Amino acid sequence: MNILIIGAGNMGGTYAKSFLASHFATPEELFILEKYPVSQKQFPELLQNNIHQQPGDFIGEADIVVIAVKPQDYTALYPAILPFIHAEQIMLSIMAGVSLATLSSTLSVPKVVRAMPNLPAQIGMGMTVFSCSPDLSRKELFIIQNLLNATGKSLYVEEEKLIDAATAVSGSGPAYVYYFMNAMIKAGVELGFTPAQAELLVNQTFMGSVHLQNRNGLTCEELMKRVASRGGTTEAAFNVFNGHNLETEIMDGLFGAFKRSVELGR
Ligand SMILES: NC(=O)C1=CN([C@@H]2O[C@H](COP(=O)(O)OP(=O)(O)OC[C@H]3O[C@@H](n4cnc5c(N)ncnc54)[C@H](OP(=O)(O)O)[C@@H]3O)[C@@H](O)[C@H]2O)C=CC1
Ligand SMILES: O=C(O)[C@@H]1CCC=N1
Repeated sequence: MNILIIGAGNMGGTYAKSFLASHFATPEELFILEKYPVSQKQFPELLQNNIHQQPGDFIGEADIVVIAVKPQDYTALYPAILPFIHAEQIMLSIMAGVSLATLSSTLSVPKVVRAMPNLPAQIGMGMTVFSCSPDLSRKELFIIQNLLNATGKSLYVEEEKLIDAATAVSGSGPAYVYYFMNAMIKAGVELGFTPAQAELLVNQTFMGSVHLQNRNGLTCEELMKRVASRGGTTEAAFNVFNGHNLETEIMDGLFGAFKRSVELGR
């Protein structure tokens, strides 16, 4: 099965490496279309002859075309690839916002999939939410899910609106986690640790907390209560957070991301 990845940046590059590492595609079956010159050093696993900088007949030979360019770049991309696309191909887009209807109409194909992965896909720990047009067969849907699972876990949703919601929650999510971690590291440094020490404390705290929550089945609220003793230090921190309505602010941030995903689709 031939797979073409258009855009070999953060996510497209990750997909290329994951598909090869999981043996979903052999180097002969994997093709790249990327604007900037991709060196053999960046992708030693790829065949140099399968890396293209300009659209061409190789596009039509792919069974699955993964579109991994920025949503803003899609307007210039689709007219350039359209002459090589045919109706039997499956288009798998990971672009934020771009709807199934837009993909299908701009590329004149019935089989379209819209997926929202996230950055931990780079280490096989990604979370991808996906939806597709009704024209994919059950078998094709399984193939797509297996492909996505090469980068972590996946969740199929019937309702396309949930892809915008997933963009706000899990797609952008890793950046919120790093934002919170970064603030904790900065506070740790102000309280006297070196940056390396503060990073160790925060990394291990995140890692331990997530693993514990995964294992013991308690909700986040229950776990928060287990840490916060009455009249203690955690409660003092929560009092400050609540005074600033931090929870509402975080939720508003996610609603902003959701709104932007819907906007990008227009
Ligand atoms: N980063 C993330 O965490 C996530 C990203 N996404 C989605 O994935 C997509 C890609 O994001 P990301 O990988 O971060 O972006 P990158 O900018 O890292 O990668 C996109 C690549 O596509 C190239 N490109 C642009 N136009 C064309 C074209 N016409 N033909 C071939 N290649 C082209 C770009 O080249 P150049 O730089 O020269 O323009 C760039 O190398 C986006 O649509 C984003 O919404 C989804 C989930 C998570
Ligand atoms: O910020 C963005 O638009 C993309 C989509 C989700 C993560 N990164």
